[in-house]
Amino acid sequence: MSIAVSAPGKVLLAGGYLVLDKNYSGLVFGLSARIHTISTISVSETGTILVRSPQFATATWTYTVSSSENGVTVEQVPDKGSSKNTFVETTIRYVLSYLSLSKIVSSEITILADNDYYSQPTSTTPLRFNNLNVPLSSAHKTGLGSSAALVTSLTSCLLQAYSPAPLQLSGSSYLTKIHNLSQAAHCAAQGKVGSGFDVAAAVFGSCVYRRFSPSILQALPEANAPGFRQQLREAVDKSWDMGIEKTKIPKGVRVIMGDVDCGSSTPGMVKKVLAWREGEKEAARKQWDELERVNRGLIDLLAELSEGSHDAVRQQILDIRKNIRAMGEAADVPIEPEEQTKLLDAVSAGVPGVLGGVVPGAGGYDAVAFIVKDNEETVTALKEFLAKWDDGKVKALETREEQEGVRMEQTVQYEGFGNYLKLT
Ligand SMILES: Nc1ncnc2c1ncn2[C@@H]1O[C@H](COP(=O)(O)OP(=O)(O)O)[C@@H](O)[C@H]1O
Ligand SMILES: C[C@@](O)(CCOP(=O)(O)OP(=O)(O)O)CC(=O)O
Repeated sequence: MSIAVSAPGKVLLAGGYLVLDKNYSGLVFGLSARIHTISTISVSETGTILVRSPQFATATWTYTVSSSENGVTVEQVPDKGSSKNTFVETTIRYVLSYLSLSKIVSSEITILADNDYYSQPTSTTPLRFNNLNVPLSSAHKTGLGSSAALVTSLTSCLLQAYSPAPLQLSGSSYLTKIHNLSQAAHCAAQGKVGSGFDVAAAVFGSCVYRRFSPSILQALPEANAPGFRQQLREAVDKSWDMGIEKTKIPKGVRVIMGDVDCGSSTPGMVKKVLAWREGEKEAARKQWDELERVNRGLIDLLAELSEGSHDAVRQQILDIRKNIRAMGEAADVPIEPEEQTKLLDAVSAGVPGVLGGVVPGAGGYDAVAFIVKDNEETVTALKEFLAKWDDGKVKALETREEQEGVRMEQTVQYEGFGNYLKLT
């Protein structure tokens, strides 16, 4: 039986940096751009998992999997052309180790990413899952959180396919399990414990997020080291100290993401902001508390949004931006760089129907996100404005915010995508 699951991308609209500390919150929207994984289990063979990402060149990874005392051993079969895919490999290792299976049947897994995750050539109208014909490492990412969506989607798909008993994806305790296991695999693959807001959005969809204590994952042994299987199971099955308040996307407005053809390094920026916070404790505390206050103000305004409160939202976004710039100046990090300030101001003043815009997540030169009235004229006007700005360096993406997190999908919709996809 083929099983398909999808998980959404993210945008951290408010709470960048603050969300790294569990005393502060992040407003994260799940996006309609999803990463889909489709698995087909073999009826007779054991020990091999073949993963393909057919939108990319040489994106095939074959793994030999076998059960061992401390967890499931996953080894990539060398194949000319294919590089490593740490996120895929780690997820397989974590999920199968968690399940503690003695016999592991073979399976084939296909990954399909919605087009908004990567810059698309403008010359042709893309297919639903466009083929980019370049290796994954050369594709230009738009910053929607591909690894978190992929790990969450693949974790759920493997759990569904390999669990001895049928599972209810919609049940809250099962979602929590998917969350904990996806966070564990994602943190291991990226080699650090971040705030995890991206995985939380991929699992639960749009929410106000408060992080879990990093010690939950830092205490885990290395994969397949003594005690790994047992301690992974205990960590995933216990209750985590995180906070998820589901947010209702307000009627009448939507999010539009702008991909900026330029990049910033998130880890470098995080390091500098945290070093400033450590060095100037009192000033930083005041600044973070003020940012938290204005961020919570926006969360409350969006929760009760009506036509009459649009002006209040505009003002609140300006307050947030003012504080983000102050934090950037104090830490000497271009969180809202001057170029982005100009763009956000120009759009807010020049496109009717735009309530405001921010630099999402860690900020920098990567992306902008706008809150706009949800109508055709506004969207068209914004796209036209961006097309004329700075030689078209900023591209409006098609994706919008979406409430729902990880979900099961009907397999028929993928027929014809990925030459190899055999659905049963
Ligand atoms: N469509 C895909 N197919 C296969 N692997 C993917 C895909 N998208 C993302 N990944 C995995 O996620 C990694 C990218 O993660 P990362 O650099 O953290 O980017 P992001 O900020 O988008 O999460 C890739 O190297 C690969 O391991
Ligand atoms: C600084 C942060 O709080 C937010 C970063 O958000 P982004 O959305 O910018 O993340 P990347 O996709 O990894 O670049 C770090 C964190 O929360 O882990």
